[in-house]
Amino acid sequence: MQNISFYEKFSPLRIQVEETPTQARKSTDMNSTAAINISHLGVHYRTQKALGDVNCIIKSGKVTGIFGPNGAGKSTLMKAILGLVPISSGQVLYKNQPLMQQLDQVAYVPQRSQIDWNYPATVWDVVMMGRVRKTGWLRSFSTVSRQVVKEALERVGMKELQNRPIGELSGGQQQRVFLARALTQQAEIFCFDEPFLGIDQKTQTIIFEIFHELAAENKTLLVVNHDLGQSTAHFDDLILLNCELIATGSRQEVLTEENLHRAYNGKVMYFAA
Ligand SMILES: Nc1ncnc2c1ncn2[C@@H]1O[C@H](COP(=O)(O)OP(=O)(O)OP(=O)(O)O)[C@@H](O)[C@H]1O
Repeated sequence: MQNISFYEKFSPLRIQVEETPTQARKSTDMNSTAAINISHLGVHYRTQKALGDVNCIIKSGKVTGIFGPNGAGKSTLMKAILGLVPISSGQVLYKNQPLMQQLDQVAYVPQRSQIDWNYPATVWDVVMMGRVRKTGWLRSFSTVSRQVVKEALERVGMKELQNRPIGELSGGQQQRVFLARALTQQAEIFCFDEPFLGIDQKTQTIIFEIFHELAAENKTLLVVNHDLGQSTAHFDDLILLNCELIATGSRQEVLTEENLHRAYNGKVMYFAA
C-alpha cells in the first residue's frame, strides 16, 4: 500500500492511493521495451507554445498516463504523437521508424466531448467501424469481423445492448463501446484521451482491467488522465506535463513533491503519509 495525500489550495482533498491487486498486474519489466521514442517534440498553436521540447519514451507492456493541470498540453501531446496536430519540432518514432508511417498499428479513442453522439448508429455498428481498416468500407464484413466484434462487446460487457442507438447510452456505456471498437482494431498501440471523465465506477474498473490485460499482451497503452486521485495507482508509468515535460518514468519516480509542485505551480501539495 502506498499512501499519498494531496491538499489542493481551493478544495482540500485527502486521497489514499491503493496499489492495484498483484493479479491485475501481469505486465512486468521483463517484457517492457521502449516502443515509442519522442524527441524534442514541440507544438505551437499559431504563435502560442502548447508544448516545448518533450523527450520521453513510452514502453510496451505498460499502462502509461499523461498527467498535468488543465491546459498543460496533455491532449496536445497525444494528438501530436498521432499526427493530428502539426508539430513545430522533433520526431516520434515507433520501433525506430516514424510512427506517422505506421498509424495502422494505432487505435485511438478521442475525448467523449469530441464525438457526435447523435450519429444514427447502433452499438454494433459503431464497434464494427473498428474493422474498416482491416476490411475496407466497400467489402461486406466477414464472419471473422463479426466474431471479433461479438467478442469485443462481450469483453466490455455490452453485448446485451448491441442493438441500442449509441446516443441512448450512458456516458460509461458509450466509453465501453468505444473501447470495444478500439479492441476490434487489433492494434499494437492504444491511445485514450480522458476515458474516465464522467463515467461510473463499474466502467472504470472494467476499463482498467482491460488496459492491464492488453499490457500483459505487451501492447503499448497511452492514456490522458487529469484526475490525480485514486486512479493514479492503476498506471505503471507517468508523463507529467505543464507545457513542457516535468517528469517521466515509473509512477513512484514521477509522483514526488517537487515534481507535483512544479507541474501544478504550487496549487497541489504532496504529503507522504
Ligand atoms: N486547436 C487549438 N488551437 C489553439 N489553441 C489550442 C488548441 N488546442 C489546444 N489549445 C491550447 O493549447 C494548450 C494545451 O491544450 P490541451 O487541450 O492540450 O491541454 P490539456 O492538458 O489536455 O487540457 P485539459 O486538461 O483542460 O483538457 C491550451 O492552452 C489550449 O488552450
